[in-house]
Amino acid sequence: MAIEFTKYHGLGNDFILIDNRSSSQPVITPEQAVQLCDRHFGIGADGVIFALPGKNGTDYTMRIFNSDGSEPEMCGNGIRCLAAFLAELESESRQSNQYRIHTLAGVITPELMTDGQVKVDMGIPRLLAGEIPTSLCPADQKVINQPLEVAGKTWDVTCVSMGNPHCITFVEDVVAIPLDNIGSQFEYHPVFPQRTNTEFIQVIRPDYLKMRVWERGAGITLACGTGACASLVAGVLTGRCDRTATIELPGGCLQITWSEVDQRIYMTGPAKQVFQGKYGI
Ligand SMILES: N[C@@H](CCC[C@H](N)C(=O)O)C(=O)O
Repeated sequence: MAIEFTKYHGLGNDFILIDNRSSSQPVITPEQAVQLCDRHFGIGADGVIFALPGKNGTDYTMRIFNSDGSEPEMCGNGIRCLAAFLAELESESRQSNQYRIHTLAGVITPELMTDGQVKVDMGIPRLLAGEIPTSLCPADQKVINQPLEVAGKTWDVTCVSMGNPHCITFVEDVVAIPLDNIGSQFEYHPVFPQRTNTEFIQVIRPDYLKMRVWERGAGITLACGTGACASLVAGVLTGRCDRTATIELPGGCLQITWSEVDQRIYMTGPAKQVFQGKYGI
């Protein structure tokens, strides 16, 4: 069997996009997704994203497998890539610049802007320990500046769910963090029953943060959209940053706003097509 795919990236966070509009189940298994994501023996990507038919009145459904085959609830850079992919698939028949996408994190709305960027209504962040989930605090409490022992050190962490779990810690120098040694110790820490994504943030100015990320199910990536949103929320909750900020990641910058009006998060960034192909499974 040969799978047709299109490769996209959002700031170097790269994905294999599959047109799955004729079926409500992904056309490949999580094990096959691991094979496709392999950078030596496959196509190479941080994840595989499926464009499925919409549910409950939405235009489409997004499902995603991480490069380890696990299925996350949401992907910020991925949903911008999905919006660009859908626009390409629909081409002439496209009626709107906005899509309502059903995800495991709820309905998410990306909008294609005239300058080529994609702006996404990422919804309302969830802050209670039970929603992350984490056992760091009682289920009905927010997890703000809580001590967490990892790799022989105590880190002050703040946890935010953007549908998927994030553990954020603020550091003096983000470049000095030995991410490849400690990232997986955060991901698999017993206080996170569904594992976690982890963001290390250096505040350059209240409206400019520098971030490095270890992603659940993918390891070090060049960018993480949900992680950038969660980090801005953590910065606001801990009094470190403004409600609108640029987040600089190794792959480039995202603009994030946590609206005071509707409490929703808005993320703006690029989505670029790289190549198309067929992969024999
Ligand atoms: N890179 C993504 C997040 C993808 C999912 C994540 N690895 C998880 O398991 O939660 C983004 O841009 O948000």
